[in-house]
Amino acid sequence: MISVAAAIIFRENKVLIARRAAHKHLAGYWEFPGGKIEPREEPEACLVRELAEELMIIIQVKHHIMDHIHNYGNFTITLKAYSCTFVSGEIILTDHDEVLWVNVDDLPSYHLAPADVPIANRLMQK
Ligand SMILES: Nc1nc2c([nH]c(=O)n2[C@@H]2O[C@H](COP(=O)(O)OP(=O)(O)OP(=O)(O)O)[C@@H](O)[C@H]2O)c(=O)[nH]1
Repeated sequence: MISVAAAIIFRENKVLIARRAAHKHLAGYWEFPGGKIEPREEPEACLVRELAEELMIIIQVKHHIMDHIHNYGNFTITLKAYSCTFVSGEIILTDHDEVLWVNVDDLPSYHLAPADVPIANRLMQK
């Protein structure tokens, strides 16, 4: 079981999604930025670290939204979603090949990583 933290970053009524680059697992799928939680790392600290590494931005983690367990066949992840706010920085892609700020209600139009779909659905219910 792999624990992965995902940042739902809100800015002006939109959320940030990022497209996984060609060489990665689930290449071409859109996801909420984040990554694997390191041993003894808190999910909140993981998100601040990953967003600085992957997109070169500073975020503030606000609260936990939900966990979702997803089985990809050869491995299973627990995806831990947190509500975050954008603090500062200009996005520079170091890991993804595209990012977009989208309305929550438009999330179903994007080819989301399967583990993210229940999270998108929860966001749309709010
Ligand atoms: N970051 C992120 N990963 C997700 C999401 N949904 C989802 O299924 N995943 C999966 O969770 C795993 C996280 O791996 P990652 O590649 O983003 O993490 P990382 O940067 O820490 O790892 P790496 O150094 O091995 O590339 C991948 O298998 C990815 O496909 C999501 O919304 N955000």
